[in-house]
Amino acid sequence: MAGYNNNNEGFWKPSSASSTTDEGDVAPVFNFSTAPLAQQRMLLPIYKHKRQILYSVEKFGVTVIVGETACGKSTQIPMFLYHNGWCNNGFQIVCTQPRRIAAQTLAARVAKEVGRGPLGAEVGYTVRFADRTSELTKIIYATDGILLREATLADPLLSRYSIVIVDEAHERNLNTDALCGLLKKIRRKRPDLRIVVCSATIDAEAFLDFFISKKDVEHTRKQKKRRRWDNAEPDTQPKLSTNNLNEGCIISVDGRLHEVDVLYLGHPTSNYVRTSVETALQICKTSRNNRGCGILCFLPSASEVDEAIRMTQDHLDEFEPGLANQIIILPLYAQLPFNMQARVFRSDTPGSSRIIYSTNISETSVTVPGITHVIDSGMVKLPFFDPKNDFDRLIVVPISKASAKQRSGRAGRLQAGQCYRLYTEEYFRKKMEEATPPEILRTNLSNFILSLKALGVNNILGFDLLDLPSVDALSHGLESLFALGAIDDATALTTIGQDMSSFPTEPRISRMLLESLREECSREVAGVAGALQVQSLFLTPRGSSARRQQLQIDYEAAVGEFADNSGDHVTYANILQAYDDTHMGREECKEKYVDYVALQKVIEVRNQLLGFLKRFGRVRSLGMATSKERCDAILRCVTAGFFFNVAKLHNDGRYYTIRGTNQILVTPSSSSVFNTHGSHADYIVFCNTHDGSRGGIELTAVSAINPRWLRELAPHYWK
Ligand SMILES: Nc1ncnc2c1ncn2[C@@H]1O[C@H](COP(=O)(O)OP(=O)(O)OP(=O)(O)O)[C@@H](O)[C@H]1O
Repeated sequence: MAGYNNNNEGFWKPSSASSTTDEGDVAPVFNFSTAPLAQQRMLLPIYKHKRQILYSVEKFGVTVIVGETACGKSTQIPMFLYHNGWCNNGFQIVCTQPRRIAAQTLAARVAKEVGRGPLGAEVGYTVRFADRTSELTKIIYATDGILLREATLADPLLSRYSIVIVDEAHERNLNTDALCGLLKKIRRKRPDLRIVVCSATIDAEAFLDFFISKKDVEHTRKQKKRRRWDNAEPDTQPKLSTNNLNEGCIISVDGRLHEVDVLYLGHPTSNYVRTSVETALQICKTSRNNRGCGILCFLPSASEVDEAIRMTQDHLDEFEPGLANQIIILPLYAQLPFNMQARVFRSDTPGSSRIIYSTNISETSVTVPGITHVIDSGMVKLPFFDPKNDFDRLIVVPISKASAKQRSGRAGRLQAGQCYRLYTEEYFRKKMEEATPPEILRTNLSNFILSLKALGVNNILGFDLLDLPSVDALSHGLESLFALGAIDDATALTTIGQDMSSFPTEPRISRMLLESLREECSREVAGVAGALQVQSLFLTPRGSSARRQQLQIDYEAAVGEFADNSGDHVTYANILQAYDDTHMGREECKEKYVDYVALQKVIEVRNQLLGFLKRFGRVRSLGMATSKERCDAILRCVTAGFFFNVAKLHNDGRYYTIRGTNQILVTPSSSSVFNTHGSHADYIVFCNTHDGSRGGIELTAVSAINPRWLRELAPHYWK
C-alpha cells in the first residue's frame, strides 16, 4: 500500500506503530456523540456567534455566513432564527439543500434537537416526491429545485417564508443559481424577506456583491454599504440603530469542534479504486483494537462504487474470519432505492467496522454516523455539455479544493477523524482548482431555461445571475426546448411547455411522460423513465475464467428472454411487466441476470412518476394491446421526448445523427439490447451517450423507430 504524508508529522504509513489511528494515543476526555443534544449544540463553534447572526439577520437584508464544515451552520442557524421569533405571524423558515438526502437527514436531526414532536411537526422536509411537513411546520428543509418549483407553481414571492437560507451555496448547481437570481428579484418586491447564504467554501464577497448590487442600491437611492465581522470577537455587535435592509453582512465562523487530520499520498496512484480499497482495509486492520471504525470513501461513480465493493469482498478472505465478519460494506449513490440509501444512516452495529463507498451524494451537508475516516479518491463524475458534439457527457474529472475540504469535513463530525487524500500534497496545493466550475458554465441549459420561462423570465440574458452562461449553451437549450414543443418560435412558453415545467423530471423525460398520457401507456413509459435512471437493469456475468463461457451463455439466454428486437426501451418495459406479473424476488432476479437492486430503484421511480402523472390525466397501461401496438406506443413516447437524439443508418453501415448540419457518428454500445438482439433499422432513437473505449460516442438505451413519427410528433421542427 502507498504511504501517506501527514502534513503535520512528515512521512507516515498507516500500518506503522506511530499511527494516530492507534487508540492508545488519543485519550477520550469527553464523548460528544453520547452527550445530551442540548449540550452538543452549545459546544458547536457557531453557538458563539448566535447573537451576531441574529443581529445581522435583523438589521440586514442579506447575511453570508462562512464557517468550517461541521461548525453547525445547517442545523443551528434555522433553530436560532426560529427561537427568536422569525416564525411568528404564520411565517416559516426554509433552508435549501442541493440534494434530497441532505434535506431529509438534516430535518430528522433538527426535529430531534427541537425536541417537540416528530419529524413533520415543527421541523419537516420537502423533496421531490416526498413531503414531510404539516400545518405545524416552522422549519422546512427543502431541495433548491423544490423551492424554485414552489415559486413557479404556487407562490412567486415565496410569501410564506420570512427567511430563505441558501445552504451549501458553493455547489452552484443550476437550481442554486436560478434560486439566487429569483431571490434577488423577490427582494425588490419584498424587502422584508431575509436571505442567509451559508457554506464552508464560498467566495462570500462575490455572493454579497451579487445580492447587494449597484442596481439594488440605485433602486432604493441608498448608499451601498457592507459590514464584515471576520475579525470581530464573537458576539460583538456593530452600533447600528436602524435597519439596513439594502446592505449585507459577512460573518466568518472560525473553528471546528473535532479535528480532522489530513494525510496525503507520497506518490500519485495509478488506480484510485484499488488504492481506496487497500486504504480502507488497512484502516480496518489497524484501527481501534478491533473496536470498529467508520470509513466513508468517495469515488466518482456508481459503477466504481460497485467495483470497490467487489474488490473489498474479495480481499476480506485475507482477514481472520472473526474480523472479516465484523466489516460491513455499504454503497451510497443516487441510483439506489431510498431504503438502501437510508441503511448508511443507521449506526446500529456496535463493534463492527463500516466501509461506505459513496459518490459525491454525501459530499456536503450530511453527517453519516460513526464516520471516523474519510478516503478521498480526488475524482468526481460531472455532466459537461460538449458544444462540439452537441451532447451532454458525464466525465470523470479531478475535484476542486472546495470539494476536497467538503469531503474531509465528513469526518470529525461526532469525534476527531482522519482524511486520506489519494493524491499528493503538492498536487493539492499547486494543481488543484480552487472551486468546481458552476453547472451553469458547463451543462445543458434546457431545464434551467424552462424553469426561468415558467417563472416569467422571458429574456434570460436580462435575468440577474451569478455567472452568465455562454451564448452557445443558451441557444442549444432554446433549440432543444423548441424541438420539444415547450417554446414557440418567439421563445414564449407553450401550453406543453407550461405542463412540462411543472414536472419533476428533465424536459425530455417530461415530454415523453406527457405523450404517454395521449398514447395511454403511462405505466410502461414511467417504467422506461425509471430504467433511464439506473446504469443497467442486467447484471454483468462474473466468475472464474473457467466458468466465464458458460456464464456468458446463461446471460445471453436471460437477456433473450426479455429482449425485444426494437431495442432497449421495450425490453425495459418487458422486464417490468415480468416483475408485475410474477413479483420476481432477489433469487429469481439473480437467476435471470436482472439486477434486483436496480429493479427496485426503477419500481420506486415508476411509482413516484405515476403518482405525479395522475394530476394530468388518466394513467393507463396498454393491457391487451398486440405486441406491435405496445412497441409502437412506447417508442412513439420515447421519440416525442428524445427526437433530438435520432440517428440514421448511412451507406457506410454506420449511424449518424440527423439534427442540424453537424452530423455525428454514433455507435450503439455493446451492452445495448439493440446491438445484440435488434434489427438493423434505418432510424434509431437513443437516450444516453458515453465515450466509447475506442473513441467516438457510444449509445445506450437505443431503439429502432419509424421515421414517419418524427413529422407526426414534431411537425414544427422537422419541416
Ligand atoms: N444527522 C445527524 N446525526 C448526528 N449528528 C448530527 C447530524 N447532523 C448534524 N449533527 C451534528 O451537528 C454538527 C453540526 O452539523 P451541521 O450540519 O449543522 O454543520 P455544518 O456547519 O452545516 O456542516 P457542513 O458545512 O459540513 O454542512 C455535526 O458535526 C454533528 O455533530
